[in-house]
Amino acid sequence: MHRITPATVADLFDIAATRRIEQAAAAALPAHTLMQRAGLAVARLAMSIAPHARTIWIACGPGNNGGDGFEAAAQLQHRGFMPIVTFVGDEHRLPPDAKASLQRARDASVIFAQKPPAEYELAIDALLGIGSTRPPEGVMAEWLREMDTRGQPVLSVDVPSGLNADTGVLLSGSTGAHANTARFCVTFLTLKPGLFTAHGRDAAGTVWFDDLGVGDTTEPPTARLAGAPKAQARTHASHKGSYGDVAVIGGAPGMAGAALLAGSAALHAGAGRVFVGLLDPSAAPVDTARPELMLRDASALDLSGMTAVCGCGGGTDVRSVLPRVLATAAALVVDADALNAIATDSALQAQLASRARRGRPTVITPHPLEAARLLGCTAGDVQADRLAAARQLASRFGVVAVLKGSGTVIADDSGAPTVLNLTGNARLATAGTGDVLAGMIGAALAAQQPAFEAACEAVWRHGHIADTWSTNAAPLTAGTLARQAPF
Ligand SMILES: NC(=O)C1=CN([C@@H]2O[C@H](COP(=O)(O)OP(=O)(O)OC[C@H]3O[C@@H](n4cnc5c(N)ncnc54)[C@H](O)[C@@H]3O)[C@@H](O)[C@H]2O)[C@@H](O)CC1
Ligand SMILES: [K+]
Repeated sequence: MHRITPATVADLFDIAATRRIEQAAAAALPAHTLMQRAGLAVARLAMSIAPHARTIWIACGPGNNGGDGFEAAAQLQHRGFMPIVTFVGDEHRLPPDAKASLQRARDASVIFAQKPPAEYELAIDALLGIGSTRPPEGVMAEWLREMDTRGQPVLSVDVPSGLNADTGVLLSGSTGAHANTARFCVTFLTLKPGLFTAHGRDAAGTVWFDDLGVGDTTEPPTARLAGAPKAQARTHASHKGSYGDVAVIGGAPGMAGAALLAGSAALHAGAGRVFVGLLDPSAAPVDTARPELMLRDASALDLSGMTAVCGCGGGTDVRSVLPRVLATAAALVVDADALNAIATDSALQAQLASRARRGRPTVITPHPLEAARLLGCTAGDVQADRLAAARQLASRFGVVAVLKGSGTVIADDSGAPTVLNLTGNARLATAGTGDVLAGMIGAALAAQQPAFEAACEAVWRHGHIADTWSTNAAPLTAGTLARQAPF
């Protein structure tokens, strides 16, 4: 069993693949082995989360997820803890593995109760796993709410109940996370994408993985965790030309700050030279706080040898420069208002898609609403399946798509597994952090990194700054974030 961190490199498998892996493994082992291993893993993790617990509440559901819970109860009882099981379901309709584990719990003299205990030190959620098909209701929903609000740690078995393990959507519609509740999840056989995007990260909390001794699989992964980028060593003989030119195009009247933030991020992330082509003709000719940024009129920049970062603070003015940017930029990051302009203009969409055919790398960085506009659907539709939405964007426009939000998704149209990023936190939910990310991706592209790798690395580093920002330090504003951009 090991803990998943932002540095973890691992393949992710959807529910269908997980079922196939489970069937193959179960067929090769004596009956009930997998569930006994799963229950033991739950018990071990429970003991390490709450070593001094007296009472452990285990809520068990009607399928094999409940079976894992019964099995854990038996194991905890044998080790001197006091598990109290509440069960919702029909004992006579339990699947065979779960039925056997229920019997083992009874044989171990585990206490079964109608209601959750008045006092407990840890709750184990074994209500629903990957077989969850509809929103939890009635007593099940009540118990989940109780776990959420009682303030004691919650350990989810396999997946948090009600979470769609493919998409990270919580069927109950709640966020599944109460600020004061510590959450853990031990997941079996495979890591599932839904644990790491949409509501998944909040609902699961700290994720542990146990392959139940099954080992590697030949199943193709659904997606992957890319882990920490390797440090990029700069040779002594390098010069500013070695790291390329970035041109930020944006900053319509009143919004110069967004373009300057992207420029500052590109600069700190290692771009050789950074030009900022402002769309505001009356903007000052120099940014005295960052004199390294070369301010220009957007229309005066020759982008043919540059990486353009287009859209930050672009307002509606950015539309008029987009045809030239899309046609001429050697590499391109399309962000914010540029995405909105493209979403409403089929000619710009065709131009965007034509860049791949001309071998010009392009990264787009939408948040869910911008993605929805590009796909002609709602933000709710995008959030309902973030991986699918990112893949659709990538294939429709021939780009690398970075779908922002909790568990940022990075997809391209090469057929390679989509990446889910595990860095970043709510500190990034402030104005301007998206401009910083666009600038960081621009710097990586300008340094000749392949677009997919550039996007994955910049997204990882951007989130990592927020993750490692000391709680005692000054608030992490976008300006500070840009200055921290590492290279
Ligand atoms: N069979 C095995 O060998 C193993 C099974 N494992 C566990 O088994 C789980 C999958 O088991 P199942 O396929 O039985 O699926 P679940 O235990 O997730 O639940 C399926 C059952 O819940 C019902 N259900 C779905 N949504 C509901 C809702 N909202 N309210 C009430 N009932 C609802 C379904 O009708 C079905 O009866 C995994 O997540 C994992 O925890 C692990 O122990 C690994 C080994
Ligand atoms: K569960």
